[in-house]
Parts: sequence; C-alpha cells; structure tokens
Amino acid sequence: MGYGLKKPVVMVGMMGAGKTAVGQALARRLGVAFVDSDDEIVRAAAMSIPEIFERDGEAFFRDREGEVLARLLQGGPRILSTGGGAYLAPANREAISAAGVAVWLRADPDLLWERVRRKNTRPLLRTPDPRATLNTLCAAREPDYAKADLVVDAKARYSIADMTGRVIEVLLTRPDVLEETG
Ligand SMILES: Nc1ncnc2c1ncn2[C@@H]1O[C@H](COP(=O)(O)OP(=O)(O)OP(=O)(O)O)[C@@H](O)[C@H]1O
Ligand SMILES: O=C(O)C1=C[C@@H](O)[C@@H](O)[C@H](O)C1
Ligand SMILES: [Mg+2]
Repeated sequence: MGYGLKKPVVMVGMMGAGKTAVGQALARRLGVAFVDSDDEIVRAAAMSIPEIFERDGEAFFRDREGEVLARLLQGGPRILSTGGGAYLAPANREAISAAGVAVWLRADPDLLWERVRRKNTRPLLRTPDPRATLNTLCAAREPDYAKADLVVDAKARYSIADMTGRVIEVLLTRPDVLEETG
C-alpha cells in the first residue's frame, strides 16, 4: 500500500510534542521529504537556537522563522515540522493554510516536561522555574494551536510509530491531503 500526499503537512504544537520526531517518521512512512524550520534557521545562521536568541533576540528569530516557513511551504507536498512558536503568528498561520494543512500534536504539560527536561536547548525554558513556564506557555498558546486543521493527541504510552499511524489516520480523513494508492 502506498500513499499520495497532495500538499505540505505542517506539524505544529508545543516544544517536546514530537513535531520533529513524528514528522521525520511520517515522512519516511509516506515516502516524502522532511524539513524542519528550526533546522533550516540553525543552518542558515550557522548558530544554535540558544545562540540566536542570546545574540539577536527572540524577535529576530521569529522574523527568520516566518521567512523560512514561507519558503519551505513552496517546496511541494512533504512534511514540514515547525518550531513550537511558529504557529502563533497570524501571518504564519495564513501562509500555512494557503499552501498546506496544519496538524497539532496536542500534549499535556506533564508529558512535555518529561520530554524536554533533560535538554537545555530551548531558550524559552531557561527561567528560574521552567516547569511553571511550560505550564504558562501551554495555556497561553492552546487557543492558537486549536486553530490547526487536524489534531492528534500525544500520550506517554504512544510511541513515535503509534503517533505516526495516528497522524496518517487523521490525514486520510482529508482526501484533498492524503490518499492511499495501489
Ligand atoms: N511518541 C514519543 N515517544 C517517545 N519519545 C518521543 C515521542 N515523541 C517525541 N519523543 C522524544 O521527545 C523529545 C522531543 O521531541 P521532538 O524534538 O520531536 O519535539 P518537538 O515538538 O520537535 O519540539 P521543539 O518544538 O522543541 O522542536 C525527543 O527526544 C523525541 O525523540
Ligand atoms: O516553543 C517555542 O517558542 C520554541 C520551540 C522550539 O522549537 C524553537 O523554535 C525555539 O526554542 C522556540
Ligand atoms: Mg522540533
């Protein structure tokens, strides 16, 4: 059984939700290319995300993120994972819905914290109480993530392969996005 992907699928949601990990696995399952806006920004700047935030500030990062996203959306049907803040900007949401479809990987703060606590690569969590910051960010962002076209719940018991299967299931409810072939 093969798949025909018709437009870019854009993974959105909080840091740690699995956008990169599930996006990569999804691209392999569908036989399409994978791109990640965070990776593209890092490559173009030749700096890590914390370095960009430290040197140039979050607003600079968000500008680059918008540009990179707009460019990646023009690359045809493939899987595009975004950074956790990308879907918050109205211009980014408009660009995404004009070219593709957004899938929100929805996860509760406890699960996110288990995933992100070991790594210090997320500058927004470099606060005196990162666990509380994560809660606050989740609550503040939820109304925007909820604007995504499709939603898949992440749970601790769902492996990356499980999540990938669930995303494929919801994508197949949209024949304008994904169809089974052969
Ligand atoms: N379903 C899963 N089961 C087990 N581990 C997972 C699962 N999904 C993601 N992970 C792991 O959790 C961590 C965070 O996942 P990932 O980097 O994909 O998140 P992200 O949504 O891309 O975050 P960011 O917004 O910071 O880029 C990674 O180590 C990843 O391998
Ligand atoms: O949630 C966010 O705002 C971020 C998530 C990461 O993917 C990176 O894009 C960066 O650390 C900011
Ligand atoms: Mg990621």
